[in-house]
Amino acid sequence: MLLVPAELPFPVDPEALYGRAGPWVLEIGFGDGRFLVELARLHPEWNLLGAEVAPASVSRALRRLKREGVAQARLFRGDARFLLRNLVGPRALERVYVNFPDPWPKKKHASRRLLQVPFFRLLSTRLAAGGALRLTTDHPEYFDFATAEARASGLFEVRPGPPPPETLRTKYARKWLDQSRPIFHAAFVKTAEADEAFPPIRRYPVPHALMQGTLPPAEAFTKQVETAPEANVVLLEAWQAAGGLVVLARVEEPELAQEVLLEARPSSKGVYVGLRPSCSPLVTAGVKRAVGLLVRWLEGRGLETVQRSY
Ligand SMILES: C[S@@+](CC[C@H](N)C(=O)[O-])C[C@H]1O[C@@H](n2cnc3c(N)ncnc32)[C@H](O)[C@@H]1O
Repeated sequence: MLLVPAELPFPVDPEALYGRAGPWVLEIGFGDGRFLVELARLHPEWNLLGAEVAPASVSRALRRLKREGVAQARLFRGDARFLLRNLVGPRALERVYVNFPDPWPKKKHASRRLLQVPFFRLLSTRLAAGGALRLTTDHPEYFDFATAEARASGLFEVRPGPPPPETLRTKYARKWLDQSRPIFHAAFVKTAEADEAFPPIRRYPVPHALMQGTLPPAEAFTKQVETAPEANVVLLEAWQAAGGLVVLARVEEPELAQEVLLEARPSSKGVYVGLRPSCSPLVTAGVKRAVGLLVRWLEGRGLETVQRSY
């Protein structure tokens, strides 16, 4: 039910993922998952995909789908742009729903809005010919903004219309309808495709290093930070385990944030530094940097690097 990007190839083969063929339909920001249940009832032949950044909502939606016996949905915890770029293949989706997206009404936050030209460019490469994004919102200013951005991309035709009844039964729809707010809807129909392919993030072999010397105690550890445009890496905390150190790292890359467990432990050849086996992140440039940062911290504590593969 929950997709783990590190375990999936790019692009994902939807037939293999669902065990059947069918129109592939994505909901971005599914919240409590109510709308996915509606779609499953209305269109049992659709293969449903959901993206949601809020972990608590993902857990709630997973419980709801199970309770309602919906077996045709796969969920992704994270940014929809990452999902589109790294798991969904070219022209694979028939339709995308965005119901009541966060409007980011303050001017200084407008850059956080999802429906902007770069998003429409990426989306155009993942939607099938004639495929469409359907937006429903209570926010007139965001509605105008999104339609202007879609038109500015030159890749979508905007067809305003009444919201489909099923989009008026989400948690937020009910909230806004209770307050008698007007609701806006449009289909953004793909008419052309961006001239770049939007390849997925590069993946690397598992990074590790071999060091010599004596590991410091966990109490000697202090937070380590490395910032760069490609990735921000923070080694947050360390603790003693299995004769060595385990370190919790947070790795933030564009559209992707991962919590990664690293380890430094004695082995027959010296001190092994790398990923904890129980942790299977997507091995990105940022994850390699996290291992490198730990190695440098250990070098600063007197250990010597004898071999490095990252
Ligand atoms: C206002 S809520 C609407 C929830 C639901 N669609 C509804 O109508 O009840 C917006 C949701 O979008 C999610 N979200 C915001 N940006 C996102 C992104 N880039 N990718 C996936 N989900 C996102 C938020 O976490 C939030 O749950």
